[in-house]
Formats: sequence, structure tokens, C-alpha cells
Amino acid sequence: MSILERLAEILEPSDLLTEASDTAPYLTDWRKLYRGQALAVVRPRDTGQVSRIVALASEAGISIVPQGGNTGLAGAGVPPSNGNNLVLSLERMNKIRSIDPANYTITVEAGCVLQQVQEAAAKADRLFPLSLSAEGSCRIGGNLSTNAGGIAVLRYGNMRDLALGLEVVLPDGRIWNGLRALRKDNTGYDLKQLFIGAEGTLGVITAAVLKLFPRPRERACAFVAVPSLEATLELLGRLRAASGDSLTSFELIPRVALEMAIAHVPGSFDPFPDPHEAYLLIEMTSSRENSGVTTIAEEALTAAMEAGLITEATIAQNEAQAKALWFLREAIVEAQKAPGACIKHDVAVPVAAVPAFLKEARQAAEAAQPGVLVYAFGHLGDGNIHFNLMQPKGMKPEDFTAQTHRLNRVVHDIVARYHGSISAEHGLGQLRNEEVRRYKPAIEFELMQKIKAALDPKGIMNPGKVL
Ligand SMILES: O=C(O)CC[C@@H](O)C(=O)O
Ligand SMILES: [Zn+2]
Repeated sequence: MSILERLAEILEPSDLLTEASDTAPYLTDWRKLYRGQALAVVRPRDTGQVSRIVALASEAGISIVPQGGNTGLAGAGVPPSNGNNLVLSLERMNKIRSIDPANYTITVEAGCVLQQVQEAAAKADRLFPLSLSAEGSCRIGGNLSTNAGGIAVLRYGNMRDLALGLEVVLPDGRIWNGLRALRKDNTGYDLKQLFIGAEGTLGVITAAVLKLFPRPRERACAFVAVPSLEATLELLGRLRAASGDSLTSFELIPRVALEMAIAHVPGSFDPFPDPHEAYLLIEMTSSRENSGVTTIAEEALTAAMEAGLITEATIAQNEAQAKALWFLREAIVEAQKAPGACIKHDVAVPVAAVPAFLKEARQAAEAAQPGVLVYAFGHLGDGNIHFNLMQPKGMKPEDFTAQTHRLNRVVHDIVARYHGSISAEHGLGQLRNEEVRRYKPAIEFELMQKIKAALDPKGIMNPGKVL
């Protein structure tokens, strides 16, 4: 029997895609940077089916490429071009299995859309805090596999910090049920952490127990202009001190990004009459009714203004205004498409080093590529900056992208000097898996390879990614 015939015994006909028109969306990423081939796209409906598919693939020596919402930025969900593989989409496994408000946990299947999990938590008067721009279409399995970050890491951590248990189909098809809902469990190695951030190279995550938190009752959202990047550090310290544990987001928006959004994304606006070099979008939240978090934010920002740490500030007076300010944060991401080609760097340095890093990296990038537009924004509060470079005016997009490797090197060498990371929240995928070798200590690489060989001796799980 052929592999397709055997898959047809496991799956409903509509869950086994082989026609080019049906498989096409699964064979490329949304930015169309990568394109691959596959024998078929399989869309199992439960863990048992995933297990049978993986066992079959293992026996036949066919690779498995797990895929969630296909919103990734590093090409981890796109199959290789040799075609001897199956794309395993988790999209049909999208059930919330259970929610336990008293234990502050939710158990979800890997194909749940992030927003669906947020909404289920809210319905139970709880918060699932992971939040990022793709939340309407990215899926939890992908969030776990890339250890997704986003805009609330400062307060709640990234996906590694939000997962308590996992269910995983191992590369030989066996199911590991590690769906424990415990906050304490010191019974040996923390195996779930191997699969989180592994980008599907060690197994297929099929379900997870996630942490919930008290739902915020009050939030203060502010947009401020800063006189210098150095000032942002003292401001961050002051806001954390003033607000107790309430500072949730501290996002950097440079003038160039705001201008680009105003020019290209309808609905964008300038919150202040005069231009400023850089801005911050700040949010504090409290789960206490009448917590006074708005007053705390107002007082802290007034004091910061008197101390010369900010030059202008506006605080949202209602939900609609807060939404409008957050819209600007999304618009600056969208606006990146406008100038043509963009070379992305998803880097992290220790928070205190961000201003110095930004200054040095900007000078180096501008010297390496005259006319380049530095578009550096993001999660300043946790040290993760999207240090993106836009093509110089008048340059052809392809001539600029031809410089990718050289410019990556310029930026990442500086990141390394600051003891940073060249992939903070988007993962390595096939975008940075070669480059990371230059920066990751050989001993760490060797350990990763040993773990890979132990768990996936046939090397069938998502080949060509991460390692
Ligand atoms: O476009 C990017 O480089 C980053 C996208 C995303 O991580 C964000 O923070 O908005
Ligand atoms: Zn980001």
C-alpha cells in the first residue's frame, strides 16, 4: 500500500490534501520568503490520529513538518523543497479541553487560535496574558514551539513561563501525556521545556496546560514622547517602582515608524502636535477594582515630566482611546511593507544596554549601507528590539535583500558584544539556523544535537530547522 493509501485509512478524505491548489497555502509562509514541497498536507482531528501519522512516517522514513497558524517569521512551518515530507497542520485540533478557574489553568489543543484561548479565559473571569499582533490567527502549538513573546512579557513572561504541562507525540509515534496542571513538580528534568521553543524538531505538541491569571479590572494606557533613549531606562525603573507589579507593557516606537504608519496605514495619527525622536506606549493593569492605577500612572508621568524624562504624555481616558493608541503599535508593523524590502533583526540585549546597543547598531548599519533607514521598535521593557532595516530610497528591493547576510553580520556582531540574542522571540526556523552557529557556544550546540539525536534518531522531525 502506498503512503497516501495508508494515510487515507487514518484520516477523513477532507483531512488529507494532495491537490496543488489545496496544499499551496501550507507550502509557503505568509511573507512568501520560503516555499517547499510535501507529499500531502494532513489535518488530524485528535492526538490518536497524530500518533498514527507520525508512526507511519517514522516507519516509512518520511519527515513531518508541524504547522500551526503559519504566521511565523522564521520559516519554521514551511517544509523543505525535497518533497519527502508531510505538513502536519494542527488546525483541526482546536478544542478547549477544560478550564479550571480555581486552579487558574486551561487545557487546550495545539490548534486553538491564541485569541480563542484569551476569550475562553475571559469568559471564566481569568486572563491568559500572551498577546501579540498575530493573535487572531496564530495557534497555541506554534506559540509554544517558538516560545512566543509579545507585548506583555515584561509582566507575565513568555510562553515558557506560561505552560505547566504538555501532551506531545514523539518522533516514533508514542504519545507523552505530560498534561500536569502543577505549579510545583520537582521529579526530575523539566521535559516540557525541551519541546517549547524546539520549533517542532523534537516532536509534535498536541495539547497544553496553560497558566491563567486574575483578569485585569482597570488599565492605564499612555503614549509618551521621550527626549532621549537613555531617559527611557530611568522612566522604566520609576514606573515599575511606582506601580508595584502593574507595569505590563513598555513599547518603543521611533518617530520614523510613526511617520511611516501615518503615511501608509489609514487610521494612524500623531498623538502630539510636534514631532519627537521617540515614543513609548506604556500600559499598567490591575486586577483590583478601583485600584487607582490610572492615578498612579498620571502621578508617575507628571513626576517624570518634571524630571525631564518625558517631554509629552497623553493618557487614554477610555477604552476607545486606549484602543486607538494600541492601533498605532500595530500600524507601525504593517507600515514596514511600504518602503519596499526590509531586513529584520529580532534581537535582545539586557534592558540596561538597549540605549547603547541602539546607538552603536544604528551607526554601524548606516555606515555599512549608506541611506539605509533604521526602523527599530518593540519590547524595550524586556530588552527585545526589532532592529529592522529598510532599503535606501531609490535602491532596488532585490539589491537591498542581496545585502542581508552582510547586514545581519554587522548587527548581530554588536548584539553578541552586548551578550544578547540574535533571535529573541521569533525563533530560528530556517532564517537563522545557520547564523546562530556563529554566536552560540559550541558546547550548547553539541548538547542540542545530542538531545535531537536521542529523541529523534531518524531525524524526521522538521528537518532543516533550528539545528
Ligand atoms: O515585524 C517585526 O519585525 C516584529 C513583529 C512583532 O514581533 C511585533 O513585535 O510587532
Ligand atoms: Zn515583537
